Amino acid sequence: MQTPAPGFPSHCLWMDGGQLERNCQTVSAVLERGPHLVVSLVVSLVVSLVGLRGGFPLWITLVGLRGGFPWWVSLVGLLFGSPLWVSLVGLPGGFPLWVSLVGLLFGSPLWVSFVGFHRNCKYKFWRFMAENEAPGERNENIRVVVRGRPLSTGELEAGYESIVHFDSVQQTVALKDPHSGAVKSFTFDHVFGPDSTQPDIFNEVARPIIDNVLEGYNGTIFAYGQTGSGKTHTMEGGSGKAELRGIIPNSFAHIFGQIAKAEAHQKFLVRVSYFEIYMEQIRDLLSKKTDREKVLVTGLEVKEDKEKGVYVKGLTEQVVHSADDLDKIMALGKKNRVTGATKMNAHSSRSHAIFSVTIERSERISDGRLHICVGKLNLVDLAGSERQSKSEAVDDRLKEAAKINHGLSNLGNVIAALTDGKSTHVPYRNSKLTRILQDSLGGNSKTVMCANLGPANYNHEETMNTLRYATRAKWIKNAAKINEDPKDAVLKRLEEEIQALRRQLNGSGDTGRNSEEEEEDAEDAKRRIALQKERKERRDARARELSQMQAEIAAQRRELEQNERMGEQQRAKLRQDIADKEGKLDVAEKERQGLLEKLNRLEKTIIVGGENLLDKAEEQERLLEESAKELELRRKKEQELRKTLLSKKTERTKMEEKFATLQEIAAAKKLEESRLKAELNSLKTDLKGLRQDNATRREEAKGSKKDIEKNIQLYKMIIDRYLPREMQALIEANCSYNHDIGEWEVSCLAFTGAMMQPDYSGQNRPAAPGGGPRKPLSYEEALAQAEQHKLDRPPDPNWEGLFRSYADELGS
Ligand SMILES: Nc1ncnc2c1ncn2[C@@H]1O[C@H](COP(=O)(O)OP(=O)(O)OP(=O)(O)O)[C@@H](O)[C@H]1O
Repeated sequence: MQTPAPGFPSHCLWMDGGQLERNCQTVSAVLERGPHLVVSLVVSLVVSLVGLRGGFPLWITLVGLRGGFPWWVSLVGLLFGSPLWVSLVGLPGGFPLWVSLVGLLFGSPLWVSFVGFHRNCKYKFWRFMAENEAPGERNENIRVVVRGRPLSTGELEAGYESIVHFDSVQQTVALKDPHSGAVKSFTFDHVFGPDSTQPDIFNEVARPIIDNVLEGYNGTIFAYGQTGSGKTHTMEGGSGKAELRGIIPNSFAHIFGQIAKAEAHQKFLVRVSYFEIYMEQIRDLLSKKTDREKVLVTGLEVKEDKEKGVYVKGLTEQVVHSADDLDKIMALGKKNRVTGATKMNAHSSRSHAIFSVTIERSERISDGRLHICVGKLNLVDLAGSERQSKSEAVDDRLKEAAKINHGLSNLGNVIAALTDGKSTHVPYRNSKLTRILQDSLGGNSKTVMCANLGPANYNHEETMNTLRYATRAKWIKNAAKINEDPKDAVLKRLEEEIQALRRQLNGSGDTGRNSEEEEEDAEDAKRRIALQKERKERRDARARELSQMQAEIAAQRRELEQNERMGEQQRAKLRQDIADKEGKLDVAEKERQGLLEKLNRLEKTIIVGGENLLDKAEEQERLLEESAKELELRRKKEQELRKTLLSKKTERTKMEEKFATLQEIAAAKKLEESRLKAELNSLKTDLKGLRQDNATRREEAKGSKKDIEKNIQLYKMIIDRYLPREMQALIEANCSYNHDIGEWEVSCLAFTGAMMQPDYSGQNRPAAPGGGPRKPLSYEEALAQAEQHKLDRPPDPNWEGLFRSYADELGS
């Protein structure tokens, strides 16, 4: 069993030593940052101890479950309550064989408890590690941006319409179905409409990746899309005008622009390779053999290495010193690339092209060690998917198209396997393209996918496919980490070689430039000190030999000049001897020159931070810087706009919520209103009826009032004519209104009815019309008057008799 590293808890014993050492920093950080992990370990321990004491299979089952056993196994273990089961379960569950066997032998839950505990720790630990990124390693989704090109002249002439709407503020693409008119919307990390410029794309898509590559991360930018959708335009761009250059040449300018801004103690080595995958074959586009033999080196193999990752064996790598070097190399490779005309694109790329730039950066850190970071940038221009019906490809073009579509469908399968969450196998090995992009998709790389779209209505299906593909790719997670101090760093080897050359030259008389560095290098490693010592001894011996040779030549010359007695034969021998020695010195000098040249060459290979190596690309880098500043301003504006939009949206949502409540209130009010309206209508009808009723009643009342007035007139007339005034006053004075019965009553009987005495004298009678003497009316006269006034007949035909008797009574 391994001893844990200092400062590590004993539960980390299950890790093997190498792994433990490698994860040393990570584990401390995890323990520091993950108190809940520690809590979970303690809980596991407690559970295990309880299991240990009670020896209950139930506990073990529970621990087993937490440890990640299949549930059915736990259930069976529970049913039988037997440690035997649990031991057997341990085997497929991932226990070491010996633990299970010992557990089986002793039949003891003790073992199983411990195993459960360990397994649980391990499971939890790795899950925690997966969920929490370790220092220097970043788990992040690949970025997906979309770029739409404008409708081409041909498409405009043919009358095609754009069915894609790009919103660069909301980062959405809306695609309209030309048949149904239905619109489907997609959101991406960034959306570039047809008006977007090449520097915009570079600054948004490539600049951050290149900055990461300079820090030591791997980065990939790949363009995907239907044939003719603008992939090559995006990656390479047009030659000539600076503002038309694509991501690849702009990257060159930016890389050397950043190196020019770096500190002088940082050193860089930039190497490039360029190859294509054509008909499932890898072709080296920078192969020197191209010029000589006019054939490309093809059929290169893809290999995988722990340190290097996936790489192409035997690929030409060229060291570059400036942005212009890179430009020239790209132009050379581009010439070798396979293109062909199809109906969809006059210069269709018939292969997937990968331009790789490896940047090694070294600097001396505080402890004097040389720290090296290596970042690799892959710039990928994929061939476009195409349909034979549209591209009308035949013969070779058709065969190429089949291979292209096959490679792309494999890429689709890899994306699907990486994102569906169920796949246990990712089919990287099914094609060269997916194999090469293995690190870029789901591996150690920061990746951006640029999905290119053609906006015309006749491409609806392909555009929809690209958008779906791109949407899926958004879910791919990569774990990029800085590649530090790789064993095979070329920069380190070169630095060592340069130091050796300098020492060699110093030893042979060259004073060298940097003895301090030499000393630092000597401290670099013990191995090198020994090597240095050995070399120094050889160097000193050689130097002694050369100076001795020079001294001998000088002495021999002197002897030749001064010794006149020397014979001719002896002189010739001495001359020959001098010439031999001079020849040897010449060889030594040539050797020194050779070493100097080699040193110069090697020194040139390494670029020192702060050197301006942009040459012609300087203008390009300036353009990019300006455009980056503009972009920053625009970004701020867009951000503000997004904020405004967001607050408006929130306001709208609130309004809508309010509105929903208001709507409910309004619906209730409406109901109430219609109820009230109905009530009002019925009231109105009632009122109308009442009004009519009233009018009728008023009319009736008017009529009865008239009748009453007529009656009053009659009775007044009768009273005035036939009741003496004094009698009237007397009767009035004795009358009172009986409220109980609602009638008038005469309080004195003497004045009622028959007690009344007529006025025979006629003085008290009402004056006769025409002022004659007042006479009592005859019955006939009374009848006539009644008839004239339309009154009821006098009640008694003997009215006169009655009247007379009444009068008599009054008179007696
Ligand atoms: N954003 C753009 N603005 C203007 N023109 C563009 C744009 N994108 C593409 N084009 C033009 O469209 C045509 C096709 O573009 P390109 O060759 O880049 O397509 P591709 O996707 O690489 O096609 P293939 O897969 O067949 O190689 C070219 O003439 C190119 O100049």
